[in-house]
Amino acid sequence: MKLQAGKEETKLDYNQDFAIVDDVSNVKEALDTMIQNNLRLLVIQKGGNPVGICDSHLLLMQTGRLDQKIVYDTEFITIRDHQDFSISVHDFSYALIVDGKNQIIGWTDGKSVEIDSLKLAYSKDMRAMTTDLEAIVDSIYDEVLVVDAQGKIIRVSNRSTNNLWGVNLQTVIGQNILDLEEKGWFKPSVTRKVIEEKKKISIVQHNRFGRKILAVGNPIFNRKKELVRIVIASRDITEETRLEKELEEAKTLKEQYRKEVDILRKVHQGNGKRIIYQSEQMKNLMFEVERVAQVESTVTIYGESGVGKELIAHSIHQLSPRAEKPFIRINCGSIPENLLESELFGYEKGAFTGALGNGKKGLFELANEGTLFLDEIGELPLNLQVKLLRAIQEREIMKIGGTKTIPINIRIIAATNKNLEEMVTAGTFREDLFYRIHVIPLIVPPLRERMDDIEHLVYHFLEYYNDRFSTKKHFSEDAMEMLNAYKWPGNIRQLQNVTERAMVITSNQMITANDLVKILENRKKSQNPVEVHSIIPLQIAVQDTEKQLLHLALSKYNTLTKVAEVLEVSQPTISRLYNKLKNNMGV
Ligand SMILES: Nc1ncnc2c1ncn2[C@@H]1O[C@H](COP(=O)(O)OP(=O)(O)OP(=O)(O)O)[C@@H](O)[C@H]1O
Repeated sequence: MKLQAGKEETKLDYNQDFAIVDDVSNVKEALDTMIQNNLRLLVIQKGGNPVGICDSHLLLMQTGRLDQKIVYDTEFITIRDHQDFSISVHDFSYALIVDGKNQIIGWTDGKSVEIDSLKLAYSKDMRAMTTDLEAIVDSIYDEVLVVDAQGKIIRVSNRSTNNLWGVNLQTVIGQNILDLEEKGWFKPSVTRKVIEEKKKISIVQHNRFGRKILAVGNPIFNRKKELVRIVIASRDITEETRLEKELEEAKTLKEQYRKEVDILRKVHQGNGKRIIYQSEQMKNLMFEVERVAQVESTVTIYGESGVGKELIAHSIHQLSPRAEKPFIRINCGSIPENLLESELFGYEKGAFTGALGNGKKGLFELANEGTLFLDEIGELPLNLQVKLLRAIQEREIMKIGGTKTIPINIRIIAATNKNLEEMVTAGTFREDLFYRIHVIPLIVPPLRERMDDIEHLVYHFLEYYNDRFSTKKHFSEDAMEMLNAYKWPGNIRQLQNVTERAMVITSNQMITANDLVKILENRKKSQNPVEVHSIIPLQIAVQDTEKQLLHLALSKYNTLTKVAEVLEVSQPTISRLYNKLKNNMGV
């Protein structure tokens, strides 16, 4: 904006408190110009000619709207110095007086407002605005401080009484904020950083009461770009941080639950048998299961008998992209050795005496594009371990009696309750097969190491058998305590059997600890019925006991499944035993 001072030499009695400007953008700029220069009139010119007038009267009416654009609607005439004129006659608000060179040298009117009234109105307005601004600042920040370039506190906001620092802030005016940092009132100092870096800084401070404070330091520079002030706005964010953390935790929890529900849903839909778990160990295992399901790598599941290895293997299949394809389980321990090869690989017609007319597909071929579950892999005879390894490695098989190879695309999951590494050392398991299948080992912990699961499993089996037997039985509190305290050597299979037996033998709706004692005691007795009266080789003692047990169980029950159940071993184990005894000694 170009400002020209009024000419002083004139013969007429007219006002000289005016300025000629090219333009002013808003009311505030016009006001500032007039107040700072003590003017009552701004003459706006374009191309050297006056085009509008802004007077103190016009501005006085607009002090409440400082950012508004000025509309110069005041009427004026231009008259030459010495010319005889009368404003009222011409009915104009202003007359601008020009000299012989057409330069404006003064003005006159009948109604102009004194500049002092304008100043007064303006300062009142500014006071109101300051109050508003303070209110705004107070509601956004808990505390606003202004310090000088050395950190001396010059000003504090109104509301800052004794909040963030625990003192009345009015009492710290004049102190150096850096000293207060040294005293440990808060840490770190945003002022120090702004002084060092000369730019706006936001940091999170901790005050001496352990609160978290967001402090924003804004540097103010003078025209020479020197730092003159720092405005520090602070807000207590302890609560927000806590809420944010809680929200974050809730989100993580939600995500975890979503995954668990996902797993459960898929697993449940798959085989109708739900995997029940609550313990951290099982949660971690199930996350692992979900992860490995997505890759093709061979998994070997380790764990004691009855811990749920097969259930886990099935879940991996259900969660994998092969879910729609077959899941074929081979009990490496239950198929007689001489049949295992034909079971695994199949045979062509007429391959051997007794072979089916059209030949037979092996389990490998049946599992094509799906998953092959090699249960009890530790029971696989050494000679078949070689053939299995070849099939896995070469991804093709040849049927017995066949001449051409058949490509197979299967995912292998193995399971065992044996320590395969020890078997490798003992020479009963091939090292090369071990490394081929031990790519991703999963360990299912025994039930005694995840006691948190017991109650959930008990309720699950109760519900299952109540449904099956159309009963409404439940365990008393002391029975539940007993189940929780028991060590479950037979793991979940045993827990399931005990629950079933308790429900069958108890006539009352409530199953008590006494009822359970009978079942668990029975188990103890039946586990120790062997009395040894002379020293005999251990192997013979074991074989004899196995033989007697099997005889007894087979005389009472018709199926190997039932025999396995009452002897509390897996079905593969009992089949293997049966075959061994049948071949060697004739059961
Ligand atoms: N987490 C579980 N939730 C519900 N049922 C389970 C769970 N784990 C195991 N079971 C049940 O316990 C029984 C034994 O499980 P599974 O056959 O999978 O164990 P395993 O480790 O493969 O045993 P084995 O080594 O003797 O073959 C099954 O009836 C199975 O459904």
